[in-house]
Amino acid sequence: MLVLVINSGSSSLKYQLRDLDAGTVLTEGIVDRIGFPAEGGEVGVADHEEALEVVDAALHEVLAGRQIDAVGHRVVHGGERFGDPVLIDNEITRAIERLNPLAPLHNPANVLGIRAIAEKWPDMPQVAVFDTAYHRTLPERAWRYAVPDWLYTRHGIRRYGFHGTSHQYVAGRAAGLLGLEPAAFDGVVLHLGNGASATAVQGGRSIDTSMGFTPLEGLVMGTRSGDIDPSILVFLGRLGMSSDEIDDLLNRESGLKALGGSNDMRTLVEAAERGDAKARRALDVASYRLAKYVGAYHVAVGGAKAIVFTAGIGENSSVFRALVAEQLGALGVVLDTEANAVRSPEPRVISAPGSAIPVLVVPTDEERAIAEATAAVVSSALGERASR
Ligand SMILES: Nc1ncnc2c1ncn2[C@@H]1O[C@H](COP(=O)(O)OP(=O)(O)O)[C@@H](O)[C@H]1O
Ligand SMILES: CC(=O)OP(=O)(O)O
Ligand SMILES: [Mg+2]
Repeated sequence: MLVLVINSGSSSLKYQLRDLDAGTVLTEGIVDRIGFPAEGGEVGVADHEEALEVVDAALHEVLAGRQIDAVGHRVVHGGERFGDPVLIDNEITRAIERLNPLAPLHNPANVLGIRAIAEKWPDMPQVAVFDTAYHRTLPERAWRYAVPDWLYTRHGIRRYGFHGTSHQYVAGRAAGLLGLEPAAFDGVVLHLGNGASATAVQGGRSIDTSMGFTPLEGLVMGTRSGDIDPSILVFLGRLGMSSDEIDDLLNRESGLKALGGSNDMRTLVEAAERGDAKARRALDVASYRLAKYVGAYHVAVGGAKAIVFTAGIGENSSVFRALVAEQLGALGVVLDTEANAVRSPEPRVISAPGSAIPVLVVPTDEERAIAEATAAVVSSALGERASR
């Protein structure tokens, strides 16, 4: 089965074409700066439908006459309704759209991607795979906020958690690396990309996670503040800032970008190595926050058997990993400096043999997980149709 995986962001569309029978990636790419002026000043790619034209042209060559069987979408917020991957129809698209306010950087773009495909290929089966799904096993003590009940019953205000497809995939691979069944894995998984979250995994299931009602809570991220005192929002509101302005401030103008002047970890590390005080401060605040979460989740899972780094920063930044690990000395964590410096696409152990908790780097592969889930949903839908 040929599956096209789409991860659409507000200004970018990442795609990957996979042949699931052959187990190969036929092609992948990203169309970015959607809606932004191109070099000459005029708009390059105006919207998600135009972006899809670019993707279609790129796919044309590798397809060589073969047909795409299904499209799988990463959808960030599934709310209370969605857990398992679902076959998309108009009603489902509208239900996802109603969740837009809960993931303002992500869901609106996911919906644009789904509609663009439906417009271009009306008969194409499309499947939504939700970032929130893996966290549906959170116990109430972890998902409930200490606020009056009507916030939950009327507005669905609770912890949902995100990056679930990645956390689940990485936890499974980490278990394999330790010689354990996925269901025997207790550990802390750190997904550190543009968005970043930590998950406490016990018995292979998510039991706590740092993102909350929206992907804003928790760690210091590229442009997001993570945890702050909620009174700051009230204070800013009283100063006269609108809710849209506050939303923009905390989601797009905060995090590493606010602290260190860049949301790119490479830029920050280079600047810090040159002695730039702001960049150092950014790394300090972000690594300290992360180390505190690791300590908390070590307790939550009843003793982690591994601490696992993944995604852009987790997989690639040995400097950031070392900053975090240094602060975990109280847990008996010791990195192997040489192993930490190795660059490799393979899952690996980076702690010293004497480390009380093994530290791993496991590259994530959200696209693979989404493609497999998509194929499973489409095959079972076709099976049901055939047996009717
Ligand atoms: N070689 C590298 N060294 C350090 N950081 C890196 C490297 N490559 C990517 N990153 C960082 O990874 C982050 C983006 O992670 P990624 O998982 O691609 O994000 P997303 O999928 O959420 O857009 C950025 O902060 C970027 O600077
Ligand atoms: C949910 C989320 O934060 O996703 P991303 O890291 O792709 O922004
Ligand atoms: Mg990502």
